[in-house]
Amino acid sequence: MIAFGDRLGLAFDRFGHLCVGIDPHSWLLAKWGLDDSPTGAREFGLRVVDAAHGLAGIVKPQVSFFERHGSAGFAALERVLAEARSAGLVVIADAKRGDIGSTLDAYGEAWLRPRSPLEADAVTLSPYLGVGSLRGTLAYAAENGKGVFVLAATSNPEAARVQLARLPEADTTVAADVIDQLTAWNAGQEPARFGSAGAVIGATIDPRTFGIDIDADQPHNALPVLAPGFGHQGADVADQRRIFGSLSTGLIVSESRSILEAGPDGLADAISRRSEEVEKHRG
Ligand SMILES: O=C(O)c1cc(=O)[nH]c(=O)n1[C@@H]1O[C@H](COP(=O)(O)O)[C@@H](O)[C@H]1O
Repeated sequence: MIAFGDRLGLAFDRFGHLCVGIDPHSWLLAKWGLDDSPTGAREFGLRVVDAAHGLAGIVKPQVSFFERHGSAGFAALERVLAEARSAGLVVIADAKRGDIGSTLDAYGEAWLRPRSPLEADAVTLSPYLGVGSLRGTLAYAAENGKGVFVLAATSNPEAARVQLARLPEADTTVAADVIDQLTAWNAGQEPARFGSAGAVIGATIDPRTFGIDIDADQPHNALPVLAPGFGHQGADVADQRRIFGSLSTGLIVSESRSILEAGPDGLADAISRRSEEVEKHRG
């Protein structure tokens, strides 16, 4: 079994650091000439997978846009996940799950169990019931060659109030503490190019303001960083090094609307141009 962090590294080597979001907003479905229905969401997802295949290494379906259609939406998502995985893409299910440990474990199985109907390569998790509540799922992911991305400093401005809060017992913020705990967890695992536990850090924020160390060396089991906020939310890929410093090593540059609004006919071109631009600014 190949470790998630090694698989991610291969995707970076072959296709670069761009991740194409699969976010079938209703206005995008209309723009693409698709119905706002489970079938529309499925067609949208499959077309993105088709366009990304061979041009990008990573896709991130946003679960909410499928979940809003109920069971038929989940059936559509199952198909998109399966096609993306069989196209060899690294698939991050953006489900942002968080719960007490015993029930979070079941979410872990839903998204990460081999041959589960919703099997992805990684899932996004929320740590606000305590990073400790994620430990069972972190271990489960690593055992199965899967990854997780834990929200640390998110791209939305209203998150700062909680994520910038300082811990009473240590001179650090909630966001930096999440990252420290993930880094420590990765360090205790079998060596791989990247750890299986990654962090979500929005490109719209300055990690230094959150006390996040962007100068530390990233030897092995480096921290993978899922970075949304580029494109539509305003961050510029030309600034990726300045924003993320040494964390750029494992940076996943995630964009959804800025690519998807190219429409089905312009999609492959948009992915290809965006990917070139991301690589040009990696330095
Ligand atoms: O976990 C995420 O992917 C995520 C975290 C975050 O801090 N901010 C954020 O925008 N996202 C997701 O990333 C995508 C951003 O979409 P665009 O703004 O259209 O590129 C959406 O699916 C968001 O749910």
